[in-house]
Amino acid sequence: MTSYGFIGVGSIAAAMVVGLCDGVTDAPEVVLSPRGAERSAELAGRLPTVRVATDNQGVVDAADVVVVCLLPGDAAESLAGLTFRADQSVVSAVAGLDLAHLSEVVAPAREVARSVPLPAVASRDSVTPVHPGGAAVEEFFGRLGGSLVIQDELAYESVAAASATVAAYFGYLGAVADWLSGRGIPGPEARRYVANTFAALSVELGAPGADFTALAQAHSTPGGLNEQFARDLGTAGVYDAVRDGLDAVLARITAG
Ligand SMILES: NC(=O)C1=CN([C@@H]2O[C@H](COP(=O)(O)OP(=O)(O)OC[C@H]3O[C@@H](n4cnc5c(N)ncnc54)[C@H](OP(=O)(O)O)[C@@H]3O)[C@@H](O)[C@H]2O)C=CC1
Repeated sequence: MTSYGFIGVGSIAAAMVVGLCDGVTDAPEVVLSPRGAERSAELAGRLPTVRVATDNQGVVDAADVVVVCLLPGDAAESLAGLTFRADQSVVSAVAGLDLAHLSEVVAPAREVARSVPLPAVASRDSVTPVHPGGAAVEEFFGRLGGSLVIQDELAYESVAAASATVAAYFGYLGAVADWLSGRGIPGPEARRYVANTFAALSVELGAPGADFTALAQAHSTPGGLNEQFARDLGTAGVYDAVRDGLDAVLARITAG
């Protein structure tokens, strides 16, 4: 069975390791880099097929597929100091490290791919965008809920930009809850009400072929309050700001 080595064991690597191994009968062998010592030790302590290497080169030496979860600032430099083999593959989660540069620093690794994993990989419940695809990366994310192969690098970067909208989504919910608590609903109750409302609605997103226009229409009676609020946000330029913000994130990603 394919063995996996993780370099950089932070929050996203931990989610992937849990998805690969926790409660899985045919869990693969997993080797972790030692930095982020507490998290690596915790994972190795409770998952029988997971162990911690003595250094990053030990991870590369032990793995068929090396999964890179380093921070963007020094990922390329850290990888360039390691020796890869031609018979291994590399999957990177590092934002902004483009395929050409990544391939250069992990040469002669034969299959190299980028990915945008999200925390839901921990429950094998997330389809992960990958570029440009390949047997190793698709087998890896197949264990974590599946992959969405994107051949064009700018299209892939655009998906990465779209994944930067999560904090703003929670900010929006927070604004609604804060408005409620400013009108006399105690904060915890206001937040619980908003959380319950949107948790229940999220089920509708699980249906195949989610159509956001149709969902918006289904939740707005003509002449009603939902229709008014959505129109007011549009008039205030909120949706234009979403598009402009995404353009700015994409520009930052592609600037490297
Ligand atoms: N979090 C997410 O949801 C997502 C993250 N990503 C990408 O994944 C990467 C990691 O993100 P995230 O997990 O959030 O980051 P974290 O800050 O949680 O973890 C980074 C880890 O890398 C370790 N590290 C730093 N330098 C080295 C090194 N030279 N060798 C080995 N380990 C090292 C750190 O160890 P120490 O603590 O000892 O410094 C830390 O444990 C980023 O590039 C990010 O863009 C992509 C998609 C989603």
